[in-house]
Amino acid sequence: MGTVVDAANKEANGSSHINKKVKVVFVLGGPGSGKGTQCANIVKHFGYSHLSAGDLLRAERDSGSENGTMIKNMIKKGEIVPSEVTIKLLQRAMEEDGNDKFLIDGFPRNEENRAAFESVTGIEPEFVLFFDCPEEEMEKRVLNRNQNRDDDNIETIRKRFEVYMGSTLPIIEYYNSKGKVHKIDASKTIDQVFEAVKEVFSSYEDKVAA
Ligand SMILES: Nc1ncnc2c1ncn2[C@@H]1O[C@H](COP(=O)(O)OP(=O)(O)OP(=O)(O)O)[C@@H](O)[C@H]1O
Ligand SMILES: Nc1ccn([C@@H]2O[C@H](COP(=O)(O)O)[C@@H](O)[C@H]2O)c(=O)n1
Ligand SMILES: [Mg+2]
Repeated sequence: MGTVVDAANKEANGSSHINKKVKVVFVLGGPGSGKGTQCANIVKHFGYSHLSAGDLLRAERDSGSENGTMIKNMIKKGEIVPSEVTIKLLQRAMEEDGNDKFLIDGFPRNEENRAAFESVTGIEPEFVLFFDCPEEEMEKRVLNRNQNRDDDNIETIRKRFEVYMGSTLPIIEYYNSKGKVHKIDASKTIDQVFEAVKEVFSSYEDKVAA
């Protein structure tokens, strides 16, 4: 089920190589739905590496790179950074990590992310984990998060919700139409949500092993 990344395809797109067979699960859901929290649990129980697109962009912003100011401004406004930048960060992280199975958290966020990732890397996700949570609950969680993020304020949160509804939900719908989405009720407690997540990964592993 893994994808052999097509080096020629990537060369044609001018991007770096991922010279290994990788399995990818996209983890999607609104701001504060619990993606990062649950990815940490999945890493411990199922041996995946966790790549958060947001974390990679924040690290790039803080590294003094030439894209730093652009990334800073876009995160502050809750906008989606051009795919080229984010995909390079994801590719580099997968290449540098010895693992061959990855949770990609918060990506693809829009159609440009989705189509560019597929054409540049040739990778199709094994499945998509979708954390479904009411906006009111997500807003409460983000405002109480205390991680010093400069997009965790009410003004930026409103914009992030707009982007989520307008640009990310259609991507989830796209994968749903391909039968790839596992929807999780993310409004429950962290432990209850993880019970549901465990079922998804356990049955996937059983299927792959069969
Ligand atoms: N099921 C839950 N119930 C209550 N609080 C939760 C739950 N899951 C996560 N949280 C808390 O909500 C906040 C947001 O969670 P987390 O950072 O995992 O969300 P996220 O989906 O990664 O958000 P973002 O897209 O903004 O990065 C954190 O403070 C976390 O501890
Ligand atoms: N594919 C992505 C993912 C994230 N961003 C930017 O980062 C912000 C924070 O993302 P989180 O997943 O950590 O919430 C997000 O609002 C975007 O500005 C992006 O551009 N592309
Ligand atoms: Mg997160």
